[in-house]
Amino acid sequence: MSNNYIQDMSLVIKAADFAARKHNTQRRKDAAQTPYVNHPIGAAYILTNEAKVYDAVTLAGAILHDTVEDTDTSFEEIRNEFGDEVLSVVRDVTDDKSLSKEETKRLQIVHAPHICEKAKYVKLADKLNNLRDLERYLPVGWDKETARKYASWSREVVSKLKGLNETLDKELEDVIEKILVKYQ
Ligand SMILES: Nc1nc2c(ncn2[C@@H]2O[C@H](COP(=O)(O)OP(=O)(O)O)[C@@H](OP(=O)(O)OP(=O)(O)O)[C@H]2O)c(=O)[nH]1
Ligand SMILES: [Mn+2]
Repeated sequence: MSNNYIQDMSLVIKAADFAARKHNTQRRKDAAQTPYVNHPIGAAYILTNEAKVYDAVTLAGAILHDTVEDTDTSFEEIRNEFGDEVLSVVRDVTDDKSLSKEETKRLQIVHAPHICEKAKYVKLADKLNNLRDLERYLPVGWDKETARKYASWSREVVSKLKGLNETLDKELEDVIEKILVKYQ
């Protein structure tokens, strides 16, 4: 086996182990309280299975994408464990939680065109995984209007990332349409 293959596999599996430990107390907002880590793993699987993205830094970034935003993980920790390339992907998809929710959402739209390409893939897979969950069930505490607003806002974010990957563009468009119909 080539050294590159071993390094790439090791990076991705290390990211999965790290994310599973960091998210271990968190649950998705479904009735079954699915482990939160299913979401970043699902986003990474969208990249390999549907987008045909196999770059290890992108996949590790997808797996780690909510660790800094939603757990006690620091950017420094990501840099020490995974290096500068993975750090820049995670940095580009991490919201500044000190800002208001409205401002955070506005800034995702503003920043989307300027993030690095690997981060763009992660962002698209993140939204697609969340939107597919939303199409299956209303998260605990959400009503139909919350769902429609999330779908419309997501459409604005992903509109800034169009043209990278036809499959992701199409799947996002389809799921957003289904959500807007289901929760009208
Ligand atoms: N659809 C869905 N979302 C869930 C569920 N459980 C947790 N989430 C998370 O909720 C976030 C979307 O909700 P927000 O509009 O941010 O509102 P909230 O977290 O304050 O309720 C996503 O965060 P994020 O991944 O950081 O993405 P984003 O907010 O940047 O899109 C998503 O991962 C679930 O069961 N279904
Ligand atoms: Mn996410």
